[in-house]
Amino acid sequence: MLFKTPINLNLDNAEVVYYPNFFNENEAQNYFESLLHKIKWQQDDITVFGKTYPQPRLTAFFSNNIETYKYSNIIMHPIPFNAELDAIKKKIESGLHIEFTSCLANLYRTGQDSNGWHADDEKELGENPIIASVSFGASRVFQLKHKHDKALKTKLLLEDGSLLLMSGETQKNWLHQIPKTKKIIGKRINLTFRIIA
Ligand SMILES: O=C(O)CCC(=O)C(=O)O
Ligand SMILES: [Fe+2]
Repeated sequence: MLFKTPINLNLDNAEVVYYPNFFNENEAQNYFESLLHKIKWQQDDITVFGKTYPQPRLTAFFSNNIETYKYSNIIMHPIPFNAELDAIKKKIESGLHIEFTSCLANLYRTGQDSNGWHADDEKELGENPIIASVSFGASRVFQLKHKHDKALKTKLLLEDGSLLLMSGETQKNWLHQIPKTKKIIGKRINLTFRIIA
């Protein structure tokens, strides 16, 4: 078997599946260290509801094409995949039988870094975006809430070496976030593979 028991979150009007240990401990640790040092992490200013402030995490954007990615008033211009990202991309693609073009990488430096409520519903992602989200390093809580039905919400811990697949109507109907935590925790790298045509 390729995966250790995928967990389907069974959400209404969404398709979210969690694959723990998609990467083994050794792979996860090596990728974490090399991506941490190799990627030129940057902190952009974002504008949300007319207010501009530094994004509470570092990011980088990679693609095998030249398509830009715009969100929160930022325009990300891609750089080519490095060898590690390319290997990670290939492993996900052969596991899921889906091909991705682009990857938005996030570095959460401490528990004070975060990613506020949003849906990845930018038009360049198409009608029903498929997003494969890989986590390395410290575990962080990932929360999901339905856009209209307040009773519908859930959370899970995104662990080192895991893969979370969001597809179908997830972005249309749900928001997600990585909240801040007061716990003293280490760095976390998250890679969101996307299809931007
Ligand atoms: O860090 C995460 O797990 C989530 C990242 C995310 O939602 C995004 O980059 O759009
Ligand atoms: Fe997202």
